[in-house]
Amino acid sequence: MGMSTHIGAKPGEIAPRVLLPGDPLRAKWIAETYLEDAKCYSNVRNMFGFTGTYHGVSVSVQGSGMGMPSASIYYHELLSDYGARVLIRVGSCGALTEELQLRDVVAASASSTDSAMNRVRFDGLIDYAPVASFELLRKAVDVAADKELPMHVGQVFAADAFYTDRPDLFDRLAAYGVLAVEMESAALYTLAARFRARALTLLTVSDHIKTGASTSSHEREQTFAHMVEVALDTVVADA
Ligand SMILES: O=P(O)(O)O[C@H]1O[C@H](CO)[C@@H](O)[C@H]1O
Ligand SMILES: O=c1cc[nH]c(=O)[nH]1
Repeated sequence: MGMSTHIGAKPGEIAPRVLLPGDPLRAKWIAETYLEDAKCYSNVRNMFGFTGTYHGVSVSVQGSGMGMPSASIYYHELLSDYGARVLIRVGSCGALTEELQLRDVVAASASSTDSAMNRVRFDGLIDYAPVASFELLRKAVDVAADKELPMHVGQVFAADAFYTDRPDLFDRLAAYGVLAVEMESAALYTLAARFRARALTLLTVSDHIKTGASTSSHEREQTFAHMVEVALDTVVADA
């Protein structure tokens, strides 16, 4: 284990438990707001990663970029080169159903995708079902209940394109029970399974596809406290 191609950490500088926002500045905000003794272990490509402690538990927070090609690079290197065992994505998402409101928290039990990455992986022969770690999901649900924080649990859609020519497919997905759209969860669940690690995706609704309501880029970087606290308390519950 050692420096990897896209993460500049030395062996042992990354904790086995990692929070994963897409936005590297959200990683910095999480580290500065929540972690004790936070140290930046990588600024390669400005995709910041930090390690510190939360309630005495060692935890890292690593930016992963937008979309599955970028995020898969960070997930893969964390799993293969740094021994990450628990990966919790903390992302933003667009709500596909009126059941969700802006700033609601979603735990993704499963992730459908239009990405070709798993089609290539399985020779186009199998529609692999990327799912959350049941153990982590159960812990996150318990943590949210303890905090009396409402959390929606259900399927999400991991899209390749943020700007889509097929908004009609969002309605089709919603009709089949999919709550929200984001861009990384399917790759996270697939790679965690491949490396026999555990993963969960927590999301905060930053946009509402149905109503057009949305949060600012500043809010996407520096708010979402409820989701981050559920993620960190899940890490502690799992330690
Ligand atoms: O806020 P993050 O974690 O980046 O997540 C969502 O936001 C980005 C698109 O704006 C995509 O990465 C999507 O998955
Ligand atoms: O992928 C995403 C993330 C936030 N909002 C969206 O509409 N899509």
